[in-house]
Amino acid sequence: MTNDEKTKTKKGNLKLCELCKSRKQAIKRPKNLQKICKECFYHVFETEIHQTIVSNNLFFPGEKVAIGASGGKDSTVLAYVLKLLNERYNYGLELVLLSIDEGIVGYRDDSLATVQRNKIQYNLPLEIVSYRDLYNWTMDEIVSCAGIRNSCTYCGVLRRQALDRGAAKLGINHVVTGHNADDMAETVLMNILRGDLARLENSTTICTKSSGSPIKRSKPFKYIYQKEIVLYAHYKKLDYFSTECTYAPEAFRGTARVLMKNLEKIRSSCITDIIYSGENLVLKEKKKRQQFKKKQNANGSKEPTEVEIRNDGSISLGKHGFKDGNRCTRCGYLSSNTICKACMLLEGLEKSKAKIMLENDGVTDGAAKLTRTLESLTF
Ligand SMILES: Nc1ncnc2c1ncn2[C@@H]1O[C@H](COP(=O)(O)OP(=O)(O)OP(=O)(O)O)[C@@H](O)[C@H]1O
Repeated sequence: MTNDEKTKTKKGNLKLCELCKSRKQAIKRPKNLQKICKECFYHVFETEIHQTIVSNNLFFPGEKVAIGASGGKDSTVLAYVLKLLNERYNYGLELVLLSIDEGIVGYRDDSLATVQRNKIQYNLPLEIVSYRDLYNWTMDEIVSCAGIRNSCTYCGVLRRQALDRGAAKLGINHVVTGHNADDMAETVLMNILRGDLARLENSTTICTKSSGSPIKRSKPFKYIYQKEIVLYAHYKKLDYFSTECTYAPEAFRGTARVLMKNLEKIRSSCITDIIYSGENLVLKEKKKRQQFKKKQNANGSKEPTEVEIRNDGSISLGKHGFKDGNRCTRCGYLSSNTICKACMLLEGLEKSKAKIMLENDGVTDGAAKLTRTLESLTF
């Protein structure tokens, strides 16, 4: 008897779950195309996350963990599942929701309203930290000054630090985020396509730490497909915010995403396969040194480049030779660089704002002039 025949009832029409062989099929798993019932889907989904947590020793009993909560599907499912697993398997974690308000009107204000509801639904404490309070800039102001082109870079750098600072404020050393397998595979692809070997080697690490920061960051959804997160949230009727950010995703990441989605259509396992390839890739020492030298030479100096705009328009922030435990000379926050990345970007913004104001005293020439100004002066 074939597998298909085995999963049919006596009536011959109703197909049964390929796992429990007793309940009705409801879902075709995007990860392996298995046809299973809802209950088995919940079970495999939650168990895979639990196994990732256990096999990577992500937590220790009594640990305080902040969940980076944006109100979107990934972090909402993360909050729900972590709370569930914490109770089911007795992890002994103290969970807190930590949200960053980037100041994007019509987007983040609405998604934060969702997090406020999640706080009540999941009975978890919530801390909100804003760019306005930390940096005296909102993302809306940054985009109106620097343009939309590099908005993801600004936002990413500032958010990383904001999450660190929010966690530090709560006396927490560990932040978990809802980055999933698709995000990770995209990052691997992007780094391959850019030839960015230094980043490629670390792009599949489940636990990371910003240089200089005591805060650990981990991704329990490293092996979880985005489509399965959406299915889980849908069937569990979780309350999440589903609108995309007002500012378009980084152009190159968008291209890698499309490429990966097309590959996934042909071969569903390709997301896991790309991560597997990334995990097992080992760079030769020689290559690492060559990358470092290439940057130095391009800069014409012995110091590595601080801020570099790549050909595809994205920004790369280099190092300045400081060690862990040092502090940024501008904001005083822990940083392995003389000036932390957030301050580097903010300094560029302040300069452009000042220059724009000066130029606007004369003839105003609209958005094109703003963009030109920024591009000429920033870095
Ligand atoms: N404003 C924020 N506050 C707190 N955490 C955030 C915020 N934005 C993003 N994160 C964290 O970073 C993860 C990845 O964020 P990204 O911007 O890629 O959004 P996403 O993939 O749409 O995730 P989500 O569906 O959770 O919004 C999120 O799952 C969340 O854990």
